[in-house]
Amino acid sequence: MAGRRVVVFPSSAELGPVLAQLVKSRAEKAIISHGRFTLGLSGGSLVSMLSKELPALPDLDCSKWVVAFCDERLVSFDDPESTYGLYKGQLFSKVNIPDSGILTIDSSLAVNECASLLFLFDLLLLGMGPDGHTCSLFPDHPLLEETKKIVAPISDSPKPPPQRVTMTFPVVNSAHCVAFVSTGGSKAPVLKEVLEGREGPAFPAARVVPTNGELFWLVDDPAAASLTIQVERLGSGAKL
Ligand SMILES: O=C(O)[C@H](O)[C@@H](O)[C@H](O)[C@H](O)COP(=O)(O)O
Repeated sequence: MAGRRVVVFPSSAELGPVLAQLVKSRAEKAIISHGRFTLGLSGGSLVSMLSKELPALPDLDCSKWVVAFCDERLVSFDDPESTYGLYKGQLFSKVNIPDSGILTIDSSLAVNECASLLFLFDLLLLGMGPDGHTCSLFPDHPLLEETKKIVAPISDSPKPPPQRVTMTFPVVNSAHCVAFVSTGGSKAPVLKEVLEGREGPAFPAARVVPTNGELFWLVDDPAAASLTIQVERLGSGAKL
């Protein structure tokens, strides 16, 4: 791993603009290096944060972006549970990502058929649930041990809806850069165990250790409240 940075902000109001800058700077770097920017998105609070902050950036050019989803629920795109549907309504309508650059599942297929091939990502934006899951990789689930599939179906998600597709650890841990965004006091106990270790099996989020890439944990003060490790403290004007 290229080093883990745990960065604490007073609140998500300061975290959001720094996350948007991280996305922009990694996009510029990727486009200079290989002509396109491959971005993996997650749902949860990231949807509203990115939809507010990315369109507010001056001179954001998304014409060479390729966007996919770190996990997706198998529901129709107009269902409020669809991660793609949320981003479409709130973000994709405001930035110039070409339609051909947005990779979605085909929600009319059966869950075993709609996990498609993805690739090496420049940046994955991940959330973490209070149970320590990330993507749709849940504690104690057999998918945690998946090594052959890049994207896998899941039909028994403990969090509804039950049918989803998810990136697996091999693709997550091959990314150039992974950034978790975790805010709010409900995340404090699990964040401590993920970052500082626990007795018993590591939580899925703790198993995200990019082999050759960067790892960021971008959290706010309430989420960081129980941490005893050294952290960086930044405000809204910071660059990562
Ligand atoms: O598919 C899901 O069930 C959610 O997308 C979920 O994985 C979410 O990303 C995390 O629970 C973090 O949620 P917050 O971003 O709201 O903290």
